[in-house]
Amino acid sequence: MAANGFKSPAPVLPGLGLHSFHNDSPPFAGAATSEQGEPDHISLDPSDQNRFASSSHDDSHLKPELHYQSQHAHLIAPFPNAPINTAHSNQATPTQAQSILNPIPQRMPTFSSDEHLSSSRSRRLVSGYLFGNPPSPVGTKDIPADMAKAVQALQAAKAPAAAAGDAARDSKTTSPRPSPNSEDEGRYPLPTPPIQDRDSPPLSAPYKSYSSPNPNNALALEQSTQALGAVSLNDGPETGAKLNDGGAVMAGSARITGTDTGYDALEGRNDGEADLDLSAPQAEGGGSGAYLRGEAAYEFPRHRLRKTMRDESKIPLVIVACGSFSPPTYLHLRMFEMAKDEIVESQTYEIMAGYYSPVSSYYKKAGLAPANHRVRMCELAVEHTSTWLMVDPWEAGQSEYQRTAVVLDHFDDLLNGGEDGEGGVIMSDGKKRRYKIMLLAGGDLIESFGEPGVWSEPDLHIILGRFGCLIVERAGSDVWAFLLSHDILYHHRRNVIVIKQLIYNDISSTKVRLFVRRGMSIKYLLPNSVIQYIYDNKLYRGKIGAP
Ligand SMILES: Nc1ncnc2c1ncn2[C@@H]1O[C@H](COP(=O)(O)OP(=O)(O)OP(=O)(O)O)[C@@H](O)[C@H]1O
Ligand SMILES: NC(=O)c1ccc[n+]([C@@H]2O[C@H](COP(=O)(O)O)[C@@H](O)[C@H]2O)c1
Repeated sequence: MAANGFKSPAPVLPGLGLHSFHNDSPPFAGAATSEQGEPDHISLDPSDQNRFASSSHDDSHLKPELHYQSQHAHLIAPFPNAPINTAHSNQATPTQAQSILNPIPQRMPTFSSDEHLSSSRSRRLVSGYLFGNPPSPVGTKDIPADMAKAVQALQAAKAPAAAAGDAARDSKTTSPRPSPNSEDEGRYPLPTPPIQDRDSPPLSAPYKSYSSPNPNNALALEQSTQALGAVSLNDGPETGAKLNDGGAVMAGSARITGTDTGYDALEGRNDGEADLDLSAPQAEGGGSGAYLRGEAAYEFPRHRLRKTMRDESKIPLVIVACGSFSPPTYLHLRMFEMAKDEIVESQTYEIMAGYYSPVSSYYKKAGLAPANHRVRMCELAVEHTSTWLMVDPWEAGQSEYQRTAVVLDHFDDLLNGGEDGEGGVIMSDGKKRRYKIMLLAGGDLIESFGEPGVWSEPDLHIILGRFGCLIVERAGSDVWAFLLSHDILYHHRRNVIVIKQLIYNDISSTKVRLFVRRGMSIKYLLPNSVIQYIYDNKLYRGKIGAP
């Protein structure tokens, strides 16, 4: 079998030997192509894992562990109580197993190779970080006129008194943006309506309380917000109810309710997101709730997935974060943005989307709220604040725990598979190119790779070799030392990108849960929409460790 599961063995990149990293770079910076490939016979199928263990492949340094894994693969589970699903879920088993065992299954489209692209690109993925990166082009173009109008109406209603005084300043700060000529296009955002002056009240503050000289402003605001389905405005029960009607069209996303949920304006939980982004594309249909209740079929979220590339000389990349997200915090959101900066800087990949995949309730971890709540909280966290992040409820909705390798394989199927899948990215010449999928994880999660009985070695080869890892440094874990010491990580080091946290953020879900339990403020640690959801659903109030 080919080293990377689908393609021919990855070539050794010229100049990328063990000691050939850029002088400024720590080890392991590299394009996402493993120089050594993987051992043969890596598979998600347990019988194939056995074959892998007994294979004659000359990976003698790995063999003792592999032998151990072959005998104990069926026991490998992250926690003693977590049932391990040795193959796929009901829906996925036959096709996904096939996709691993057969390098190019019939239903898969053929793809042009990405390997050659890597060789011409900067490999300073880690320390080559330049301050002042141009912002990512994602989501900066084509703002519909009605949205632009809505934002302007919002502005007018929000700070009417300040409007005149601020006009001169606004025009100064917004006008000198570079014009979108061909060179700049995609590097700078096209002029967008100013969302909000930083000194203004929050977007969702009750607008009636700011004396608006023109009541039509407020009316226009409400109408346009309803048209957009935005739900961040709230003026107590009456307005909240109206706005929620609008929000309901978006993935069942109504998020703010009335006073019966303990809303207290002084506590400010209903404040809107400071970073509300009205241009964020929204999902249509019933959302994940119906699927998780077993009332609707699973649908892969695609509303923010880019299907074509801006720069076809790059490798199309989808980033997937697996985890508990109980609850999701600003750290979990920042992880993606940190990864984005690193990727933009590397110039090797083009980000096509980012996904959260909350683990199911079968993952026996203290403090894990039920899966439907965690999925919804993740959706709320990204719904109006991001233009490129989505939440995939598939893993959360499975009736058994799904290993991370299986989850990534699910993404591969949906993004690159030919039937229900996207079939890859459509290039301008009509050909398809595979989406590369990488796991985004914190340093602590990566260090758990070394804990006996938590990850199977074949799975690690799949995760690190066939996919790849973006590792966000975490305070308290020495990622570099671990990378050096871990055989499989080292083996696949060119498929691993370590992301330095330039502003350390160590917001912890565990502490957030404790704060809730102790009645302490969690504001500014996670999006207000998520805070509101936690209170509305009375999450994390039980004894420590309970949801
Ligand atoms: N402070 C942090 N720095 C870097 N990565 C982090 C940090 N906190 C969480 N992560 C990463 O976020 C992902 C999802 O985390 P997850 O919700 O499973 O755990 P957690 O945030 O540590 O929560 P808990 O406190 O409940 O254990 C994991 O990959 C984890 O490593
Ligand atoms: N064997 C495995 O696939 C394996 C082991 C441990 C954790 N995980 C995943 O890591 C993520 C985060 O786990 P923790 O919250 O325990 O750090 C979860 O999505 C979990 O499923 C996977």
